[in-house]
Amino acid sequence: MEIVLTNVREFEELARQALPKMFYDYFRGGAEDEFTLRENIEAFQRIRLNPRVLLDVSSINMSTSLLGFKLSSPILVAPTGGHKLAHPQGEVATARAAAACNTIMVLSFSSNCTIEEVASSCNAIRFFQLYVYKRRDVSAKLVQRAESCGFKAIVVTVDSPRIGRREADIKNKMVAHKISNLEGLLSVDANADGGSNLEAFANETLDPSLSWKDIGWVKSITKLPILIKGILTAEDARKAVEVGVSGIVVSNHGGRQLDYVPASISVLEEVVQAVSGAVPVLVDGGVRRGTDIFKAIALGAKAVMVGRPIIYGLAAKGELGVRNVIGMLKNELEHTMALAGCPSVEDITRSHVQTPADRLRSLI
Ligand SMILES: Cc1cc2nc3c(=O)[nH]c(=O)nc-3n(C[C@H](O)[C@H](O)[C@H](O)COP(=O)(O)O)c2cc1C
Ligand SMILES: CCCCCCC(=O)C(=O)O
Repeated sequence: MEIVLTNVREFEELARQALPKMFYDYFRGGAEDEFTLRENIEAFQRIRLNPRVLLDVSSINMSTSLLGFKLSSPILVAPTGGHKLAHPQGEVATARAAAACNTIMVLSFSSNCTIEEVASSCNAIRFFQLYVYKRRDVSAKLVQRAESCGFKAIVVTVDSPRIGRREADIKNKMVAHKISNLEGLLSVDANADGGSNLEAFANETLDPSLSWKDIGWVKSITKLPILIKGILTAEDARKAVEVGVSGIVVSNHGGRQLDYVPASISVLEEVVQAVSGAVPVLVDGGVRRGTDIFKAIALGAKAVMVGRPIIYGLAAKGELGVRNVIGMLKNELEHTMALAGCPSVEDITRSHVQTPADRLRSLI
């Protein structure tokens, strides 16, 4: 009997069944106690909605724009490495699905398909995620390749001076999967002594000396706009604006880096207030429902990015699975907007949500 899937969470079990344990654990896992991994989901669940009624919702428009690019909905594909561990077509299948859904895909620096393969696979707006390596020439080369392949922005990930301690990967001795973009540029022999080879590889290559002045270096190697991914405080958000980024992604890397940091959705509003509209603010971490997207927009996000559900869709059904995941989230958002009385994304306001802090204030 065919299983009827009704929400994106259900793809996780299909992915678990389809994948070797080592790879499923890598995709699912978070750092150490996985507090932040759980908190990303639970913090969304603590936010309530305040619907408004009698506001003609016969037509719902989810479209929005980011850095001047038009999107069919405020949903982007987050950068996640290693898509060939999920499906033989890897990032090419994900990119085709994102293109079919008129969604921007942020291609991970750690992809298994090359920048060129992804660029030639379909016609879509794409951003490129950058890790700054100790070998700056290698990072610069990848940015130049992305720029010449028509990628539209660079997303610099700044929460990873070293990789988080993912204990499942340590137990499984996670392999250092092939990062195709590095072929001919870098070969690293990073065999962990009994632990995660991916962690050993990352710690060998990532530049832990990266600092604010280096955003200037990234700007100097490209004409593309720069977004900074991995901001969790108002202080850092202000600094990001000062150094001239074009956008901020509030993110804790899906709970995979420093454990016990707050859920991204819990700090979104303070970041939005700190930048006072100077640049668009995106958020990721724990987005699993259309209502989550609605909540993020109400708290000031321009758009959300989605990580694991995309990989689970890919593992379960390839390109079709990714289309299904994005499609389900879009349908749920459309439905939420109708029931909340918001015919367009611009109609979603702060007054449509009630956070735990709001409830506390109303008691005082
Ligand atoms: C398997 C996996 C690989 C990831 N790889 C990257 C990466 O290469 N670069 C990056 O900036 N973030 C990476 N991330 C973090 C995501 O971009 C995103 O911040 C996170 O997945 C959002 O949380 P969610 O999975 O709950 O949606 C990865 C996340 C996962 C789950
Ligand atoms: C530099 C290689 C590290 C790949 C790690 C990918 C990633 O960010 C993850 O969360 O996993």
